[in-house]
Amino acid sequence: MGGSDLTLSLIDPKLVLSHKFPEAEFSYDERDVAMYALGIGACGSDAVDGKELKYVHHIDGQSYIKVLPTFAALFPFKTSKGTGLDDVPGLEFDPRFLLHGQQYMEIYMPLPSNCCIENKVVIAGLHDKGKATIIELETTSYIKESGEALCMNRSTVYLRGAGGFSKSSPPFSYANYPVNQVSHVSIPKCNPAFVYEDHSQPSQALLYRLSGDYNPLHSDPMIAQAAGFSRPILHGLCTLGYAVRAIIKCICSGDETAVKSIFGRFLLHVYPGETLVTEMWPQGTKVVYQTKVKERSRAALSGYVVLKPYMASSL
Ligand SMILES: CCCCCCC[C@@H](O)CC(=O)SCCNC(=O)CCNC(=O)[C@H](O)C(C)(C)COP(=O)(O)OP(=O)(O)OC[C@H]1O[C@@H](n2cnc3c(N)ncnc32)[C@H](O)[C@@H]1OP(=O)(O)O
Repeated sequence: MGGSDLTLSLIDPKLVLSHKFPEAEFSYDERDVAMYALGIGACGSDAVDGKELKYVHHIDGQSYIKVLPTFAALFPFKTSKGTGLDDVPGLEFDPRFLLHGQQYMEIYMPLPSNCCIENKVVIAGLHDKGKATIIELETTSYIKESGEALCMNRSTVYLRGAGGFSKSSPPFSYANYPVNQVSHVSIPKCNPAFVYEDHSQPSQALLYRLSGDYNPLHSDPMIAQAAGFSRPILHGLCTLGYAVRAIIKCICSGDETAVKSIFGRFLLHVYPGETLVTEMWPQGTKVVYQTKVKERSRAALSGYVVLKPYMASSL
């Protein structure tokens, strides 16, 4: 962030944690599903074998297109215009310095290709890290018609330069979710069982943003520079989409409904146009993975995906 003009932040933990988000309702259809799939690179490298056409096109007489599990990561963005954090009293920060830190998702049933959804959002965590504040939002999404829970997203947002609000020692830290849900991932020392290389396009972030995350960090060169990057960066959830697509292709034989839960920590920004190499280590029904930026030989994302038990025999 050297030399950047950071606006002062002001965080009142009591006010932030007492905030109640209004319930939000939205609908999506097959156009949204297909647009998302293209946004995370589906039908790019494999345009020739056509294995991902099912995410954008009715194939084999199917009356609906298939939905990638990470499509559910868009749902929290439907609660309000952006991340929803702008509306939280007691949370004043410079939005240019916001980065996506982690994402955890649970998928309770195959995602329909069109649906009306109701979101319930709570603040699941708030942590003073000194140089940064971390805030965690948990969004549970229900099918409006039946009331069934469809998926849950926990989004960890890293607010650079907004820490140091604690008046206590140790610094303020609050979390209200089971500790086993999100954890540190250690990457095995052995060679990965699978490696999948994919290319993001220079226009990838401009395409991905049409799915609903219009943060100018991904499209406006001036904002990106003010945030400390040489040019606009890729959405973290776009990189996560590439990683989970790689796992579905290499390990799930293309069965996108095999995914039960997903965790990823964003370690490094990705520039649109860079090559993403996902390395995978199956461990029972869990697949540990990391996605590297080939051009810079550095890991940008690491995490795990838990698959449904029927996948265990093929791992
Ligand atoms: C509702 C929807 C909400 C979602 C909104 C998303 C909107 C999007 O438009 C925004 C984006 O997509 S941004 C693009 C994707 N994200 C990135 O590129 C970030 C990449 N990561 C980084 O730059 C650094 O890891 C960085 C900067 C994150 C951290 O690096 P450092 O400052 O060097 O941190 P470090 O000193 O190592 O650690 C400090 C404390 O923070 C914890 N931590 C570190 N990385 C974290 C991460 N990625 N996620 C969560 N926590 C993280 C560390 O554990 C440490 O805490 P402690 O001292 O207690 O161990």
